[in-house]
Amino acid sequence: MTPLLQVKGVTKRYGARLGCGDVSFDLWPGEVMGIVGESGSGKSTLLSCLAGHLSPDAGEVIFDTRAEGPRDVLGMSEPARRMLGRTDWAFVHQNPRDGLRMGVSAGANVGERLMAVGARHYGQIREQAVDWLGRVEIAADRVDDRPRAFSGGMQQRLQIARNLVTGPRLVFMDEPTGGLDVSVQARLLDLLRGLVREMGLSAIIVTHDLAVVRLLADRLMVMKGGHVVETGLTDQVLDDPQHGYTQLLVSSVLQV
Ligand SMILES: Nc1ncnc2c1ncn2[C@@H]1O[C@H](COP(=O)(O)OP(=O)(O)OP(=O)(O)O)[C@@H](O)[C@H]1O
Repeated sequence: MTPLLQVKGVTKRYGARLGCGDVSFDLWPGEVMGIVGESGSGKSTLLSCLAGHLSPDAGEVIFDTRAEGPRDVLGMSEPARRMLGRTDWAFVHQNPRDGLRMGVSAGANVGERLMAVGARHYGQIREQAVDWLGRVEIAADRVDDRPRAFSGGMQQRLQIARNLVTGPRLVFMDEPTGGLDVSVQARLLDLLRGLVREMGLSAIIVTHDLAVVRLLADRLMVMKGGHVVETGLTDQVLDDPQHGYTQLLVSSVLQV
C-alpha cells in the first residue's frame, strides 16, 4: 500500500525563529493523525506547510493523488494545487468564516463545491446539498438561509458539509472545535467521529484539546518548540507517555 501522504524533513523558519523543524511522517489511507502541543509549538506552521498554504524552507510533501498517483505537492503549480484543494483535499478552519462564503446561502455553500468538480444539474446539486445539510444536522428548511443567520456550531457544521460533500481523500482540520461552547464541542466531535468512520476519511487534525485527539485520532504527534518530541498510537501516547513534555501535557500541568 502507498502512503496517502509522505512528509519528509519539513522545516520552516521565520527569520531566525523556527516554525517547525525536520518533521517526517507517513499518513496511511483511512488514518487520522492528531498533532498536539502548546501554543507556539509549530502545529499551525506544519499544517500550513502540508496543505500548501506556506512554502517550507526544506523538505518534501508527497501526496498520492487520485488522478496521477504520488505527486510532490511543493513542486506543483499554483493552479494544480488549487485543483487539489477542490477535489482530493479539504481544509476545515477553526473559524467557520474563513471556510465559508458568508454572502451566499447554506445550500449554495455546499452546492458550489459540487459545481467546482463539474456538477451541472441544478436539481441534483440542491438535492445533494440538502442531503448533506441533514448529515450535519441542519434542517432542510434552512437551506436558503445565509451562514450569518446560523449559530457558531451550525456554521462549523456547515463548513464541514461544504468540505466533505465532494468526498475528499484528505481533510486538514485546524482546531475544528476551538471557540465553541463545551456542550456544542461535544456534539460536533460526535458528529465528526461518525463522519470520519462512515467515510473512512484520512485526516490531519491540529488541536490543543487532548479530548479531540482521544476521540478522533488513530495516531498522535506531540510537538514542542517546532519539533516532534513523541509519536505513536493515540491511546498508547496518552495512557503511557514517554517524553517528559507529553507527561506534563497529559497530566494537564501544562496550560496548553
Ligand atoms: N508569520 C509568522 N511570523 C513570524 N513568526 C511566526 C509566524 N507564525 C508563527 N511564527 C512563530 O513560529 C512558531 C510556531 O508557531 P505556530 O503558530 O505554528 O504554533 P502553534 O503550535 O500552531 O500555536 P497556536 O496553538 O497558538 O496556534 C512560534 O514561535 C511563532 O511565534
